[in-house]
Formats: sequence, structure tokens, C-alpha cells
Amino acid sequence: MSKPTTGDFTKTAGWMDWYTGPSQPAFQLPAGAVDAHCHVFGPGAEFPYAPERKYTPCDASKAQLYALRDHLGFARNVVVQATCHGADNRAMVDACMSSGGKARGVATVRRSVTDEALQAMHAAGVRGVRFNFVKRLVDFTPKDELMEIAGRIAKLGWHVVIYFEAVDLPELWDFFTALPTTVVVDHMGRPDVSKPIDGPEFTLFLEFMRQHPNVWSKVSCPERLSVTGPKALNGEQAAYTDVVPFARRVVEEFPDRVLWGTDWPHPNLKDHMPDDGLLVDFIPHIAPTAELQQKLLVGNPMRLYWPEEAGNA
Ligand SMILES: O=C(O)c1cc(C(=O)O)oc(=O)c1
Repeated sequence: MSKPTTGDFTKTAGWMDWYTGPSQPAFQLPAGAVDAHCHVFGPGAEFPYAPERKYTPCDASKAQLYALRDHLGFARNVVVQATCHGADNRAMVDACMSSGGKARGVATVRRSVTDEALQAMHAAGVRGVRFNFVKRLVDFTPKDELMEIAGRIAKLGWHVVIYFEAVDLPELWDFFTALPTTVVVDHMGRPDVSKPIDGPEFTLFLEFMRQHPNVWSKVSCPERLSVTGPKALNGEQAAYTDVVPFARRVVEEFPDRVLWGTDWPHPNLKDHMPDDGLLVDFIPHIAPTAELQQKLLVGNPMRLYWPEEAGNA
């Protein structure tokens, strides 16, 4: 793949660029597999990063994303608005519109967004909004503003994607459970995988999903959650073993409400940048049967993002 650039922007100190030589996965993805969580960054020269951003990344263009899709063997992408673009959705929308129907999007919007702008995003392929509660990534948005947005996008048939840290779930519970749409949790609500799987935090997360059939989870980002590794580098076929029991528990208990994505280009990693081919090889460890893999990678994302075609998935 081509190398990342940065245009006129200066990257955050210590920024780790995405991996340019991903391996060919050993795991064969099922036909029609969807990478249901990935981002584009800029390019900054064309789609400038937002003034309110908390980090400045290297560029990660739609062409580079789609080259990775083809290399790994995915058929489609869900492009999630990255916080470095704030509520300026142009890069994400442009990626969706250039995909020939093979990408859907998740936007970030403010209360001031017009109905016309929402309609235009819908036409481009956007099917959800993202509410972010991770304090290092965004400034606080009042919950009444978010609830108002949720009410408006519900009418379009969109869903809400939520990103939060496990310790914050108790405080956010009432807000999340009042949302009127399907609710998709990013990265399993970021469990601390050094804690026991049957400990209070992860038990609460499972309870959240058990009690609320409208809640789905992305079982993504082992590279972010892992404490012990080993890293998805140098041909490692058993990467991030400490994350496996957590993700597998969610996949096995809620097989019809899980999604998987690469999280390319992996914003804000501090320790290492994974080989995305080896990340794909992580999938059969958390979804060990062909049936679970089919739901995770094809059936579920198609139902949520391409419902008009889902009958065939
Ligand atoms: O943990 C993160 O740093 C992170 C950031 C973003 C974003 O900036 O949008 O998205 C993610 O999925 C994860």
C-alpha cells in the first residue's frame, strides 16, 4: 500500500502511522464480509482536520482504505466518523459516495444540523450517528442535545453508536437505555481485560446487553484492549490472547447482535501498530464456528447497514 502523508498538518507527537505491508490473512473471510468499523483521516489537504480535535493523525484516504479492503478480502466497509474531523462529515461522506454502494457511514452531528443535511447524508449512505463519551477524544455534549438528535435520526431508521469506557457505564446506563434506536457499542465498551471476566464491570456490560435487545456490540479492537499481547505482528497467529475470552463470550451469547471491524487506521495507538492481516486472523479465535463467523461478518452488518439486501446475506 502507498505510504501515509500529513499535508500541512503536524501530527500529534508520537503518532503511530498505519501499517503499510499488511499480510495476506490465513483466515478466509466469508463471501460478502463487512469491515464494520474503520475510518478515513482527511487527507488533511482536501478535508482539513477539525479545530476542536484532540489529536492530529497521519492521512488515511478512502483509496488506501479500499485498497486494504480488497487486500484483506472484505466486500464492504462501514466508515465511522473519526473525532479528528469533529462534526464535519465531508471526508466520511465522500468515502461513502465514492464506494459504489460498498460503504455505509456513521456520522457525528450537532443539534444545529438541518433536516436537509441529514437527508443528504442518508442519500450518501449514512445510517447512524456516533455519541462519544471518551474524555480524551471529545468535549462533553449535554445529554439533552444527544437525546434530541437521537429522536430526529430515529425517524430516518438510523441507529446510535456509543463509545465509552467500562468504568463510565453505570453513570451512562439510564441515558443509553432511554435511546429510541438500535444502540451499537464500540469495542465492547472497552473492558479492562486484566480484570476477571466474571468481575463486576464486564458482568454489568453483559447484563446491559441481556436486558436490552436493542443493544449490539462491536467485538473489535483487541490491539487496543490487550495488556499481555502477543501483538499481531511478525506472523503471530495467536495474538491478544487476553482479549479472546471477553470477545468470545459476547459473540457466543449474542450471536445476532455483534459486529467486527479492523478499526483501521487505528487512531491513538501508543505501543505498536498491528498488521491488519493478522487482525483478521484473530476472528476465528472469537467466533470459532462458520455459523458464528457468517453472522458476525455478513448477516449482522448487512441487516443493520444494507437491510434492503440483507435477505440474501
Ligand atoms: O480509542 C481511540 O482513540 C479511538 C478514537 C476514535 C476516533 O477518534 O474517532 O475512534 C475509535 O474507534 C477509537
